[in-house]
Amino acid sequence: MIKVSNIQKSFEGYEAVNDVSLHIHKGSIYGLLGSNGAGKTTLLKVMAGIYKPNSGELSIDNEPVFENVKLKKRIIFLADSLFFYPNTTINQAAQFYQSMYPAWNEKRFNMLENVFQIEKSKKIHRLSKGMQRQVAFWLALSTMPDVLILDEPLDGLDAVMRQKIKNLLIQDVAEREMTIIISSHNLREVEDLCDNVGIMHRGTIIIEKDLDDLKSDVHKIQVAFKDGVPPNFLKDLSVLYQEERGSVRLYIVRGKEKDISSHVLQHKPAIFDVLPLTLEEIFIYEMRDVGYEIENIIV
Ligand SMILES: Nc1ncnc2c1ncn2[C@@H]1O[C@H](COP(=O)(O)OP(=O)(O)OP(=O)(O)O)[C@@H](O)[C@H]1O
Repeated sequence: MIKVSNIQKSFEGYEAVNDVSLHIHKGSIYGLLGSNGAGKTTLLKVMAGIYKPNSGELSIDNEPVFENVKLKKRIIFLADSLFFYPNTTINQAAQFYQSMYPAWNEKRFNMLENVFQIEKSKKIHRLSKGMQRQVAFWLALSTMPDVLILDEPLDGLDAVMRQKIKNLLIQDVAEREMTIIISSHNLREVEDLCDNVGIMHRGTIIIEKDLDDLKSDVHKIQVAFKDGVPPNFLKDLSVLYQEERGSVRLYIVRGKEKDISSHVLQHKPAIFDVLPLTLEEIFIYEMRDVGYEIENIIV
């Protein structure tokens, strides 16, 4: 449904996004992750039709996005820094959104007042930073977008509000197949939200996968042997990282859990556990593979 093919975007000769292709399915939540300056915001702005790419193809339902007024009425982009016209109340902003977005749903706007519990007569610029972000979601979700593009969306929101908003997002995806593209540095936050992730570094996508597949491809194991690590133990294991903690070894290993377990059990370990690997750890390993690393990441 959303086609992002070989997108390239430069600023005065600097290539911020270089030949990026993404595979985003309708009704999915796609997490765009990456290092600082990787080009995520630039790519999101290209996808929202704000920037014109230098080359490549970007279309939604086979229609190009850039300068496509009709299509843009179905897309909402929530930037990392929000802008509201000064002195505008929530009610006035709602009227403006209503005039811009034909799918505006007044009933939903009124219903969401119970979720956000902010008076609609309030001037938005006088609200706190987190409350302004709530208003941005309130307005965005009332336009019933088909595509919601979110750049660091949950920054500044308290834990309860983050969960409420995540529930609302999941509800829209489940009930009416809204597609979400979300960029965030808070990997724990997006981990339970996204079904696919793409990791960007220096303008390119270094990995793109279904999150479950990504997790089933890499495992963290902890093992200990009575008489130390057997000589051939590491031979058939694809170890990405290892750490020694007393007599216990921690390994990050690429491969299927079943194969890794049967290999380890052959060597009769005194202790053997497969531990859950977080998205944050996977991210750090993938970044390490491209030379962007820190040490001692196992927690
Ligand atoms: N309008 C612009 N003019 C010139 N350079 C820009 C512009 N916007 C972005 N860049 C450059 O493009 C690169 C990618 O920036 P971008 O904001 O897309 O990264 P990002 O992945 O969102 O980073 P972060 O995670 O730090 O927010 C950076 O080197 C940035 O300086």
